[in-house]
Amino acid sequence: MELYKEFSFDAAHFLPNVSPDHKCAHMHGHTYYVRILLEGPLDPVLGWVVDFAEVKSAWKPLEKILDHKMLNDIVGLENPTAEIIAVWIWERMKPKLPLLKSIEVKETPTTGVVYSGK
Ligand SMILES: Nc1nc2c(c(=O)[nH]1)N=C([C@H](O)[C@H](O)COP(=O)(O)OP(=O)(O)OP(=O)(O)O)CN2
Ligand SMILES: [Zn+2]
Repeated sequence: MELYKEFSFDAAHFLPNVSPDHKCAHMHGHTYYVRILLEGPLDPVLGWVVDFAEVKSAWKPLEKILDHKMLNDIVGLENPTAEIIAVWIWERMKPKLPLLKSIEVKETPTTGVVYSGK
């Protein structure tokens, strides 16, 4: 069984390694959308894989670091592409959620990435 919980955060960023004429070389902001997907067996007594509240508890400290921040100032996010943000979230959530299957990060309604730990 797969289960997911979705979150969002607002942050500013720019991409330091693109050419100066790329639009993302300039500081701008996104409402980032994050989907945390887990996969595991259904507990026959509880009737769930993991309590959604457990997923929320694992996410909240990361939201505190990311929300309303300049992402480039955060250690590990000096080049905050959606890909690097997804890996950054994965590395911090996997130890807390062993059943984690993927992290999806969307920068806009039409652009995003999915990282599955490899
Ligand atoms: N592979 C990636 N490509 C781009 C990333 C990224 O993280 N990974 N990031 C950006 C910029 O952050 C940009 O703000 C978002 O890009 P884009 O989808 O082009 O945004 P728009 O809303 O301007 O898209 P339109 O559909 O063209 O309006 C760029 N690329
Ligand atoms: Zn951007």
